[in-house]
This record gives sequence, structure tokens and C-alpha cells, in this order.
Amino acid sequence: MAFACLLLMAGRTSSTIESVDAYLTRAEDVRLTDHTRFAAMLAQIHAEKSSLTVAQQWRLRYLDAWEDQFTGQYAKAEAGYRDIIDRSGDSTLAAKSTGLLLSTLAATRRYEDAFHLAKRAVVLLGEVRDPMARYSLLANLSQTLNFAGHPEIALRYARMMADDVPPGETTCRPITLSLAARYSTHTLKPTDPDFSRGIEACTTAGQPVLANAIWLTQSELLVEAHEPQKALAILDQVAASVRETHYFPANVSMTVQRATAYQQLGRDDDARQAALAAVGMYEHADTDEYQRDAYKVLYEVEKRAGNMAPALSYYQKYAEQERGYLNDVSARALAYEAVEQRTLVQKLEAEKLSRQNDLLELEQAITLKAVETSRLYIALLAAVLGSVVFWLFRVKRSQLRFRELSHHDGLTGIYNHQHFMDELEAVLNDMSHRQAPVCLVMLDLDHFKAVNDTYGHSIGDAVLRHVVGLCQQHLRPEDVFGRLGGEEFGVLLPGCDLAQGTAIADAMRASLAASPVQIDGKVVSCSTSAGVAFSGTSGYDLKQLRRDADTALYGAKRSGRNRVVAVTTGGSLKA
Ligand SMILES: Nc1nc2c(ncn2[C@@H]2O[C@H](COP(=O)(O)OP(=O)(O)OP(=O)(O)O)[C@@H](O)[C@H]2O)c(=O)[nH]1
Repeated sequence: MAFACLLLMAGRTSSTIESVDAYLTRAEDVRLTDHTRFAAMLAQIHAEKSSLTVAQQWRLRYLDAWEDQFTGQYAKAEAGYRDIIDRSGDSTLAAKSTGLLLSTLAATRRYEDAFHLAKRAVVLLGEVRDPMARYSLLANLSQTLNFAGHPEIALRYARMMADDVPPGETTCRPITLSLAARYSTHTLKPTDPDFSRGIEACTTAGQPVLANAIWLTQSELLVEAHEPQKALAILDQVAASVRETHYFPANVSMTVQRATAYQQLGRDDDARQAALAAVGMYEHADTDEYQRDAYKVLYEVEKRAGNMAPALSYYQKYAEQERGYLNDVSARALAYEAVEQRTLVQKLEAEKLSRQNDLLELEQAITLKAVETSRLYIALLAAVLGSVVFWLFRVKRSQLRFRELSHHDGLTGIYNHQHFMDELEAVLNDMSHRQAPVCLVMLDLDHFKAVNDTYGHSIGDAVLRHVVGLCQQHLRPEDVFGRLGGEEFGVLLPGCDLAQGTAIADAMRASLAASPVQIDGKVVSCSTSAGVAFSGTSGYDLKQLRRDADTALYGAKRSGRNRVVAVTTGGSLKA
């Protein structure tokens, strides 16, 4: 973990060009390798700030933020980086600022913000075209993920960097970050060949901060492996360079390692001195693994010397640091998990929304389908009902028509023989019950065969219809009129005595005789004979009445036609 802290600020080197842009580039390049010069260049360019273009002013803002971060003014640095990310419109500068803001947030223990930003940075990775900006972003992501306790992901980012080293860059940073991640996995040995490869690459690249970080990692592993002599040899070798860079984490790490190594060697005074120097490097109360290790050395040394009071005091401080450090580690892990969970929840919510949307669309589709189906059903039902009604109507009409046909004569429309007889039965029955008078009149056209023969059958039909029409003019609603067949008709006259019945029969006869039919320009004369039977003489029996009426009719024919003959009392006929 010490190595992860050591790498929270990493830089690069470059060349000299004579222009504002070149000047800014040169300042950026030397910020780590020659920080004093960088600070001077920054002051110089601020003096000429008014002549800078907008793009150059944003670059200056970026260098200012970097300097704020380097000098520990994290709030100012963060404001600067966020300003650049949000407003500069320069994707390369925004990517670089995102990377550095990541390390600033981690350094100030705002882990949740840092990991949240790391999530955005991963998205940004796909958008950044500038190879260098992408490379830097990968580096910061690797550091942040390692810091969050996910060295395996950090290692993958470091390998992505190694696979795509931009022109002008070396393998220094990928190796450094890869070693840092591997250190966190506790699988790194101090003899790993990457140490020498990394130190050589970083030294060649003029990156003393990173080269020192690798050295210090190797010595740390040696201390942990209880090989203090070898560790001290490395520390002696890098001491000057570490002091020269003024990089705080490296300086404090080197001092604490030295204290531990001395203590392992039994050089307690040197150990005490180095450990006190390490804790003295902190201006503000803080908790980290360096102080923890320093207080542990102090506690061990004082305990061995029998100084129990200071030993106890150092032990308490050691315990505080240990607790603080562990809290910090778990805070990082918790923050990382919180961001992961939040991202997961957002993703799930988005999926849920999408699913709900799908469901809604499906429901709408189903509703539409249901509406369509209902409409179809309604239409179908209406059609079925319509056809049923139509069918019923037709059936009824057919029934009525059939009844009409079965009750009525097709040519004249009056009752046919059968229905006439049925009606007669009913009416006679009724008359009989009431003992009311009733007459039955039988009509038979005279020489109708001659009409057919002379004018044809169709004119004969027309004459038949004409006859019926004329007769109906003399009949009351309660009278029953029927065609018995051919040119023979019957009329039942309820409530009529013989005289009334005979009179009606004669009225019909006379009307017929006086009304020749005009058809197709032809005048056809027609007469009828009639026989009348009366209930008063024949009774209410249909057969008897019919028989008597027929007899009377026969009498009318026989006595010359075109006349009415009635059956009187005793069965005699009267014209
Ligand atoms: N045009 C037409 N002729 C019919 C119909 N039914 C019967 N006839 C005719 O009516 C005539 C009846 O003739 P007949 O029974 O000899 O009687 P008639 O000629 O009327 O002579 P009388 O009854 O003795 O006066 C026949 O020629 C039948 O063909 C019909 O529905 N239409």
C-alpha cells in the first residue's frame, strides 16, 4: 500500500520549444523532474497571462491545479480540475484533469468521490483520442483501483498502458504501476526482474520520482523479509535522489524503512532517531501506515530498553495509527463497494425502467389487440345477431308467407277452400252457441269456360280477380269469403237472416252482371249464379248448409243462370 501512495502523483518529461504553447509544454514536462524550474516558469507565464489565448489559459489553469495538488492545496486543485473537466471543452485536458483529480480525491481520502470519478473515467477512456491523455488516464485509473483494494484491476490497466505506449513515452510508468499492483497482491518478490527493468526504464526516462518509488518498493519487501542489510543498501543508494525530489511520501517511506531496518539489526538508537524523524515529518495529525510503522519501531525500541512509560505511550499511538490505517483501508473498500452498488442499482433501475417500458408497450399492444379483438367480437356478434335477426325475419316472413299461401288463394287473395272451410267451422260453431242467424252463399260463374276459350286463360284469371273485387264491395268485415275452386266461390254471412243473405247475394250478382271487365281493349261480360242456405232452415252444420247452398246454386243454374236461389223452410227453393 505504501507504493500505491508513493504513486499518487506521477509525471513526465519533455523538450524545449520557443512559443507560448511550447513554453507551457516544457513547464509541464519539467514539473516533476525539476520542480523549482517549473515553479519559476509558472510564475513567469502568469506575468504574461493577458496575452494568452483562451486555450492557453485553460492549459495554464491545468498547470496551476497541478501545482496546487503538488503543494498539498487539494481543495484549490480540485476546483481547478473540475473547472477544466466541466468548462474547458478540451477533451485531452479534461482527461488529464480527470486522472489527476482521481489522485487528489484519493489523497484527501474522499474515496467515494474518487471511485465515482473512476467510473466516469472508464467511460471517458472510450472517448479520449489523444494517446497521451488516454495513457495518463489509464495510469490514474490503475493507481486509484490499486488504492481501492483492487490490484488485479489496477494490473490490467497497467498492462493496457504497456500494450500502447505513446510516442515519447517509455515503459517506466506501466512497469511502475504493474509493480505497485503486484505489491498489493503480496505475490511480489524483491528479486523480481521487473524491479531492475523498471528502475532502468525510469532512470533512462528521467523519472526519478518513479525510479525511487520502485527502489523503495524493493527495499520495503526486503524489510518485510527481514533482510535489513540489503534494504539499507538500497536506501543508502536512493537517499540523495529521494531528498532531492522533495516528494513527501517517498521521503517518509524511506525514513520509516530505515528505522525498521535499524531496529531489525538491533541498532536501536539509529532506529529511534529515524522513527522520530519520520513522525516529525508530519505537520498535522494524520493516520497512515508510515506513522504506524514508525510508532511500532519506537514502541519496540523503548520496550527493549525497559522504558515502559514511553513504550506504553508509543504503543497507544501505534494502536491508534493501526486502527486509523485499518479504518482507512476499510473506508476505501466500503467507498468502492458503495460506488459499485450505486452503479449496480442505477443499472438495475435502468434495466427495470426498460423492462417496465417493454411491459408497458406490451400492455399497450395487448390492450390495442384486445380493443381490436373486442371490436372484432362486437362486429362479429353484431353480424351474427344481424344475420340471426335477418334469418328470423326471413323465417317469420316465410312463415307468414307460407301461412298466407296456405290460407289464401294464390290468384284472388281470398281464403282458399281449406281455410274457408276451417273458418266456416269456427264461425258456425260460434253462431250456433249464440243461436245467431247465418247464411251461406255459394257463387258459380256462368259459362266461364267460354270466357277462357274466347279470351284466353290469362284474361279468365283477370276476370276471376275482377269478380272477387266486385263481390268484396258488398261484404262486411265479419263476412267470410273464399274461393272453393275454379270459378266457384263461397260467402258466409254471420248475423244475416235468409232475406238479408239473399239480398247481399243478389247485390253481388247484379253488380257482376252490370260490370263487364275491360282488359287489353277487350270487354268481357260475366255473370254468376248463387245459392243461399240459411241456418234457420239448414241448421249450423256445415255439411248440411253446404249441401243446401249447393242445391240452391244448382237450382239457379238450372233455372237460367244469373240469378239467386235460396233454400226456404222445408227445403224448397226460392228464386
Ligand atoms: N282462367 C281460368 N279458368 C279456370 C280456372 N279454374 C277453372 N277454370 C275454368 O273454368 C271453366 C269451368 O267450366 P265449367 O265447369 O264447364 O262451367 P262453366 O263453363 O262455367 O259453365 P256453367 O258452370 O255450367 O255455367 C273451365 O273451363 C276451367 O278451365 C282458373 O283458375 N282460371
